[in-house]
Amino acid sequence: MIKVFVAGATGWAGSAISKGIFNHDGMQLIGGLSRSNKGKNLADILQIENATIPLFDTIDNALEKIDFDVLVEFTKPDIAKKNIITALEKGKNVIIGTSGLSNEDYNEIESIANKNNASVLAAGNFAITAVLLFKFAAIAAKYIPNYELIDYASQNKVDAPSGSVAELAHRLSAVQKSTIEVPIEDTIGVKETRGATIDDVQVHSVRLPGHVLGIEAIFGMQDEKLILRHDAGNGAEPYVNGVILAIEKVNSFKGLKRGLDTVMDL
Ligand SMILES: NC(=O)C1=CN([C@@H]2O[C@H](COP(=O)(O)OP(=O)(O)OC[C@H]3O[C@@H](n4cnc5c(N)ncnc54)[C@H](OP(=O)(O)O)[C@@H]3O)[C@@H](O)[C@H]2O)C=CC1
Ligand SMILES: O=C(O)C1=N[C@H](C(=O)O)C[C@H](O)C1
Repeated sequence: MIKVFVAGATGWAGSAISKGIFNHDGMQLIGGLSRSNKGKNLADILQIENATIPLFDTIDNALEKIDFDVLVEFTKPDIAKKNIITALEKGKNVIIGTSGLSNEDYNEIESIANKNNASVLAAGNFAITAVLLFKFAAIAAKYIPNYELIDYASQNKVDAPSGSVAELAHRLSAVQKSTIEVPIEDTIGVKETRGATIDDVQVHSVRLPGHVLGIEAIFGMQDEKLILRHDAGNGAEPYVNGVILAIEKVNSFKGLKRGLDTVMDL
């Protein structure tokens, strides 16, 4: 039985994921993190009958009272890194869904995981159609050197770029760096309209009502173009199966892996 603790268990994504874990054979939902619900029973909030799943306000308070094998992190970037490092230093494995962590953060997380003989599986997006977009885009980047990325999200999303697109930029530039014909600094007019350069890839973040989360990878060649697009709907269901797979696989390696496809047979 894998004992799982969910940071952000009452949130939009965390509540769907917590229910999925609770209902999954071979996993036990041990507890969760939510400042505003500390001391309450997560089972009551998720409308799960006949269960007691304690909620804590901080990871330190949780670790004083309960033990778990895997931390699933779906809070906010301001607290996520502390939760991850605290769990790793106790030898726990970690699944990271929270967006907003930088490559530098991941380097630090990787070295702490290695030091503690623990494992971290981070994915900017656990939805299968997004995972497939990552795979297809990596193939396209082998053959097409000119590409840019757009991330679409709701007006309330605090972090930009999305974790999905940050991870995609990182992955694609490792395949082949994107070529820019007119260097950004030579742009005549407003340079910012060319987007931000992340891992040598131009990234454009749109934040508007009516959007949940979309990813566009745009590839251009002479007289031809390829557009790969993922669009999430309103519910958090698409992330549940991906996170459950990640929990099952995280013990199969040591250190850090980024991207759910790294543990899938694609
Ligand atoms: N990788 C992926 O596939 C996906 C990633 N995400 C990412 O997951 C994260 C969460 O998104 P979403 O569910 O929409 O967010 P919500 O705002 O709906 O939920 C956030 C959760 O985290 C808790 N939380 C927030 N701050 C703290 C804190 N300082 N200490 C303890 N708990 C805290 C909240 O409870 P309280 O306020 O009571 O503390 C709540 O339970 C985001 O970074 C998002 O981008 C989302 C979906 C999929
Ligand atoms: O903030 C969100 O909601 C989401 N963020 C993730 C990201 O930043 O990539 C992905 C998820 O689809 C929803």
